[in-house]
Amino acid sequence: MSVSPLIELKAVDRRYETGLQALQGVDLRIAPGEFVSLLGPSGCGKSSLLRVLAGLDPISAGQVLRAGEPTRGPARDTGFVFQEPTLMPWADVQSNVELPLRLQGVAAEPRAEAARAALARVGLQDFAQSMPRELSGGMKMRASIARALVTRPALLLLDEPFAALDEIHRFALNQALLDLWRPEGAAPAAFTAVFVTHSVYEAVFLSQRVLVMGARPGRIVDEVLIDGPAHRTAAFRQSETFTAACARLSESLARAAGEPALG
Ligand SMILES: Nc1ncnc2c1ncn2[C@@H]1O[C@H](COP(=O)(O)OP(=O)(O)OP(=O)(O)O)[C@@H](O)[C@H]1O
Repeated sequence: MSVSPLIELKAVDRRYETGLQALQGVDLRIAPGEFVSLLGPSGCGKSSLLRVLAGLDPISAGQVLRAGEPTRGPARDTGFVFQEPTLMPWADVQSNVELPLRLQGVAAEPRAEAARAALARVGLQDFAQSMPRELSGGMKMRASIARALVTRPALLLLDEPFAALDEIHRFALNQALLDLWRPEGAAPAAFTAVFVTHSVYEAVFLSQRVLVMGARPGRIVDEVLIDGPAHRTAAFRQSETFTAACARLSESLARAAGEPALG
């Protein structure tokens, strides 16, 4: 990687208070504007790694550098999207999306303006006054992404955000996320993305680079570059590049999970 990384991990260990070692010797460099996925079997430490990248959890050894500087505490300029949309049920969509700006002390008018723009970016401009219970699962997730992006963070961390959605909605949200990251495939990207998933297909569709993690203790065991087009659409799923990358990663994932490869 020739450009300086936005975020870099050097020999990072993460041991929980229970004594369980969730991460061991993780080295990772992510360039500004990259889209990277973390793929691995259940319990291998993907969420733990994401929390370390967010500065939400302390590390037991090694270094976390953000733009070359050691991080201390929750990283500023970082958005987080969880598997559950975690919207406040008593507040409408607009207020939910405004929340990060309210916490930053942004005045009412620019806050409302930014939330409206974020909702438009995820296609929810007509649902600002709706309550979360009135939205489908996919729409709730769009609102959750709008809330994470409303502060225009440099880094967006996503922890299995679409795992609970059916395939049609998952594909639609995959496309929406790519269109937010790089509209029409144009560079530079609006943000750097680190995306946790169990799905080989989702990882390949979205990412420029997929890191495979192995368990006990969690570490990176493989890295695959995905040589897809700059602007990815449904057609990419039919391509040889896509199929070959999926086959390569399925094998790697099976190895990481200690299972024989399928087919
Ligand atoms: N707060 C915690 N305290 C103690 N152990 C934890 C804690 N959070 C996670 N762990 C343990 O750390 C290991 C890694 O968990 P983590 O959630 O990071 O894995 P994961 O790959 O994201 O799993 P999944 O795919 O099932 O979400 C697991 O053994 C888990 O039980």
